[in-house]
Amino acid sequence: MLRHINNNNKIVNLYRTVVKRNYSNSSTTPSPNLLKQTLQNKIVSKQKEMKDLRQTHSNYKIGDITIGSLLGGMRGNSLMYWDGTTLSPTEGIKFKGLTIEQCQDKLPNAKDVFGNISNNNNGKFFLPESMLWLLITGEIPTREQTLSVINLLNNILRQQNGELPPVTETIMNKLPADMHPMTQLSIGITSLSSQSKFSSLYSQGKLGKSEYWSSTFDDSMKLIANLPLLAGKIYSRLHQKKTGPQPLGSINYEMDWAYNISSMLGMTKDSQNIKGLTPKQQSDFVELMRLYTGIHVDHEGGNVSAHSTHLVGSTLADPFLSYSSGINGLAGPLHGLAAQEVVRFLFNLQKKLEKQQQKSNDALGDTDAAITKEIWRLLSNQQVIPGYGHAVLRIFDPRFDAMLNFVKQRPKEFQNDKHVNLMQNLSQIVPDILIKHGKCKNPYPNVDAASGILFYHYGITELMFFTVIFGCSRAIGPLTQLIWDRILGLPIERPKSIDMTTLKSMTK
Ligand SMILES: CC(=O)SCCNC(=O)CCNC(=O)[C@H](O)C(C)(C)COP(=O)(O)OP(=O)(O)OC[C@H]1O[C@@H](n2cnc3c(N)ncnc32)[C@H](O)[C@@H]1OP(=O)(O)O
Ligand SMILES: O=C([O-])CC(=O)C(=O)O
Repeated sequence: MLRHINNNNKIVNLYRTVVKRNYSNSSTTPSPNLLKQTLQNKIVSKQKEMKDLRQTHSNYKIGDITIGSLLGGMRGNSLMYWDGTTLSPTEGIKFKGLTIEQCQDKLPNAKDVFGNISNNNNGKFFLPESMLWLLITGEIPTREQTLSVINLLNNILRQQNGELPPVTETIMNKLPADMHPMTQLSIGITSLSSQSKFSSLYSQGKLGKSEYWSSTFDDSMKLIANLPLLAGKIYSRLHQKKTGPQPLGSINYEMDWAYNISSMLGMTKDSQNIKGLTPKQQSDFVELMRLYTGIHVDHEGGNVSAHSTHLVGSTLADPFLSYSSGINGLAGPLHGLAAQEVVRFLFNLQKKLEKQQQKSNDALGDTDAAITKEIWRLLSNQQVIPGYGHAVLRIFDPRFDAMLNFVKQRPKEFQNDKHVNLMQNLSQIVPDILIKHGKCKNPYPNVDAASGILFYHYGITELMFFTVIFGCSRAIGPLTQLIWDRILGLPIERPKSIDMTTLKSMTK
């Protein structure tokens, strides 16, 4: 064990040397203020665009609202302003007009930023920091600009000595260790509100409307920077009986945000490596984290986590209070919690299949027929098949494809994982059944169908934790939009509601 740790330390030191060398290759260390300055330069022209739209085209009709849409969760009604991403039913998510593949092609990844730090072909997925730059500025960042975002987030943590603010640390330590991780995350983010620059300045009467954005920006970056610590704190509490109260890892100021999430979960070479991953698996886990947290950042504005953040933010609640509302929405099983439900479902199904095979004494059995039977049983019990269907998408979720490609690129790693194999098998069987069932508008797998079981493969076996990782990623889109909401002076959101009597009288 000790030798293992010593070897790991050697690798870490080597890694740090390489990273340092790559940093020092750039002529200057990119300023952590670059993102805010670049944003500031865009404000006037964007405000003018918004003013022109409001003044000239306010009466332009976008669509009709029917009783069906009102009673059907407003599906299909374009009712929100959202700038970072758009969701096409047939093409999937686009980030400032770019598909996931185009983002992988154009946005700086770990290799671009740090150089060739591993010999196992990893570092290929864009960094969430590049995505943050893209969503805020609308421009594809350079390597230096991406590094400046890494510096920005790490500087915030440096000022906190790599620890959660004391109030948050105290509150988190007092929560029951078995409280659902999403509840803990929501409380943790809410507690960070005591650090809010926006609400402090506002309550002192120091903020004019044109100044809202600046402290909203600072708070949002503080929130995003603290997420690796919060996720790590919550995860460490699930293990404290074995590992004690100390953190599972530490913030590495030379590395990126997704790397630090992985470290704080104890999954990297400069952490406790609590699941005993090999160096290749550690590197793959970080790669998975970069992929996952890169593609989950946003899904246009209408999804529940983004919409809740936007709605609460429209009251001028600070970014911490606004995003903790988004987290509460993400914690529902029809939204982000489906990741947890999918894995539970896969385990139950796998157990049933194995039992059946034992009974029939048939090594292969007719697995597809057994799966089909079980799916029909669930549907006839009026249960939803977790990980399938979508409110907007009408294709295989491209994010699901991206996760599946991760598996396909590592055939040796995954070939004996029966649950990962079952997940892939299901994606071929379930759509036809859902089409025959005839109820759901989208019979294809969504992103939650694949994500949890991949984390499970690398040792994140605590099902309830998956959505916390989703919550880290999702902060980036809605908070970016919140900053722009404040720049553009969007008002408090307050739709009109209609009662049954009025609806009935309208139809007469
Ligand atoms: C990151 C994410 O949030 S992705 C989504 C994660 N959620 C899941 O995977 C949970 C399973 N899926 C679902 O419950 C749904 O497909 C949702 C919530 C994602 C979308 O809901 P909707 O937009 O209302 O879907 P849709 O219009 O197709 O629903 C029509 C009917 O089909 C049913 N249906 C939809 N998906 C499924 C499914 N996977 N299994 C069984 N029935 C389904 C709905 O419950 C609804 O039934 P009802 O008429 O009795 O109320
Ligand atoms: O778009 C939605 O409604 C749900 C979803 O996939 C997401 O938020 O990522």
